[in-house]
Amino acid sequence: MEFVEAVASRPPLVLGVDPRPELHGPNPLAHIRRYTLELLEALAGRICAVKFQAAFFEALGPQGFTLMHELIVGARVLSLPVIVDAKRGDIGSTAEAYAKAYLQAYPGSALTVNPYLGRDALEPFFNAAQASGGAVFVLVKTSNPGSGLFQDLPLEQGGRLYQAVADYLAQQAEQQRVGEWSRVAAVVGVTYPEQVTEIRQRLPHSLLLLPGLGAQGGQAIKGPGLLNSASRALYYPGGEPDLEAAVRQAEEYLAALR
Ligand SMILES: O=c1ccn([C@@H]2O[C@H](COP(=O)(O)O)[C@@H](O)[C@H]2O)c(=O)[nH]1
Repeated sequence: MEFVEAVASRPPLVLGVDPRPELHGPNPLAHIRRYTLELLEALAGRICAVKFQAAFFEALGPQGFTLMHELIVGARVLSLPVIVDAKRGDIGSTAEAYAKAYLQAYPGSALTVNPYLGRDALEPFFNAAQASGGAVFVLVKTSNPGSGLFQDLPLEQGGRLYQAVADYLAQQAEQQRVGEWSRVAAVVGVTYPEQVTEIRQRLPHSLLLLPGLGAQGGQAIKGPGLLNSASRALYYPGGEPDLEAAVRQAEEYLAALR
């Protein structure tokens, strides 16, 4: 089954995994591995995907990168769709290498991508998603307070920069449909509910990944294809690893999304 089909058939909540070693005792990597695998098992029926933030694994050094790979494999054993949040983007030839590293290496998975370098930088990701049954989540309107500095810039031809990105993606999304949804998906901060509504209209067939739930102050937003995503609030409910509290928090978010 392709990524978009698997995700669309599951509850619209994404677990973000952004591990902080200082919260995992004297042997942090082993504890992160065990806790994450147990959490994936506990939440498997309550989430549509797990999103691994590459930065936190890269910060753990070479063993951290290996750990992310092991956890991706662990998620796939549980049939959980995987999103690698690495926000890649570079000239075409390098984009091809990134696409190989994350989309070809994990068929049926998804990657977050930065659109700043333009068409030739995005196409290798779209092609790889098509070949691997995966998906690409392109940053359109990010959740952070400063996202407007460039993304909201008004354009000479009218509209704002993030709207131009969304409109370009809408054309690409049409060519990458798998039934109702497209392999070309978008990231919109749940912290910007008006833009979520607006971008849903501009991108009717794209899954929208909505980060910023909980720790960044975002509230759950319901709607077809809206994948609400929480990292700290679900992975560290109450500020520390806690399986039972994570299940309760997931249930609370799901109640708001019903
Ligand atoms: O616009 C964006 C895009 C990505 N992120 C990432 O999501 C998580 C959010 O973590 P929380 O602990 O839930 O705040 C993190 O990995 C970000 O890099 C985002 O926040 N906003």
